Amino acid sequence: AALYAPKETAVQVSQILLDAGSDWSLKDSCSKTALDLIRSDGNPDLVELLQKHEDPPFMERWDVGDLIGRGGFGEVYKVLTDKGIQCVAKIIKLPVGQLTADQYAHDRTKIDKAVESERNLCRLQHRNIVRFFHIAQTEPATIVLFMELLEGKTLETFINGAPMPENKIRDFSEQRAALHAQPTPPVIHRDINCSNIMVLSEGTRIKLIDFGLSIELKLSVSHNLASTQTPRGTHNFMAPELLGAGEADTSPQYSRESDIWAFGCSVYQMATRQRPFHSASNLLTIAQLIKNNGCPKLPPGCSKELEDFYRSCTTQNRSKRQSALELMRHQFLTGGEITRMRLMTNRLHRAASIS
Ligand SMILES: Nc1ncnc2c1ncn2[C@@H]1O[C@H](COP(=O)(O)OP(=O)(O)OP(=O)(O)O)[C@@H](O)[C@H]1O
Repeated sequence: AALYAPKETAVQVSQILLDAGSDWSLKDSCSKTALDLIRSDGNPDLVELLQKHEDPPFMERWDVGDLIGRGGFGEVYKVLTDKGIQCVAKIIKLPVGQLTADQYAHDRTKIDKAVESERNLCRLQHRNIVRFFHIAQTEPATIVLFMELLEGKTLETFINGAPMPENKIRDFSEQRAALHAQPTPPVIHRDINCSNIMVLSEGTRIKLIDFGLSIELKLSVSHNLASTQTPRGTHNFMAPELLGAGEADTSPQYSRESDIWAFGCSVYQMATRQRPFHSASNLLTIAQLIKNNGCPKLPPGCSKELEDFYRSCTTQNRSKRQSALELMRHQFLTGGEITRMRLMTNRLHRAASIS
């Protein structure tokens, strides 16, 4: 369309694709002529998007601005690159410590591998996932993750601000379930919790901001960490099948099912404003509590649909836990914003085919 259609249509089509957050890359799919056409339109959103596709977002350097957050091993800063792109840089410094040359070489290979396998993140385009631009390895154990700057607050802060009505829980859950249900690329998040989700300023859209790259990296140097720092994800959100893992030389095996469990835990937090097992002091206690009673119950006053939805996410037996696709069809979610939009689109299609 960008090549053959009139300019206005080309820009509209591009905008629709952007809004739909399709897994589509302007740079990969458009010819140079089409790109020039879109650039010449001067639509700032499209021009910015094109810039973002030019990988990496800097030529040689970037200027570090305000600190906007702190994670387990890293800090998150606003940065302005020498291409004039305002974005966020998460700087992860791994504790490689006092290692022998051999140990260091071994760690370095593992770190390089983890970074390489995460480069796919930069191809992910989804309306509910922060846009990753580039992963740089400025030193062997210093990784800089460039991503879009989001205006908003984490779900954790959002929840603490005010009680969440059920329709808000449903709208956020629906966006999350749709994200987990997407078949390609299969997204395994590894460290889902309410601090890794941003609620954008308009208050209706959520975006995942962390894919557990830090966990992968930390696992690659975990023998250097004090045992209390062993990287495992947020304890309160860990699925029962992960709680026993990682003791000997095994790493926890994150899966789509363990993501669904963690998703259920975030539903609990949205409904109660507290993390599940907030008073448990260690993994063993959490494992025991789950074994004896399952996940904690929602407070009285929640609808039956919400209760059942939460139970479906937090089924102890991993193989019986519902998949994201099944959850999308759950009664609690049908009637949410995405379903309403889908119904509307179907209706429009039907009307168009009748006329
Ligand atoms: N793209 C972004 N735009 C705006 N703010 C962000 C962005 N990414 C992160 N932040 C802010 O920085 C804070 C820290 O983010 P970070 O991902 O490092 O946290 P974390 O999950 O605790 O870290 P880690 O998992 O590495 O231990 C977030 O809570 C959020 O407030």
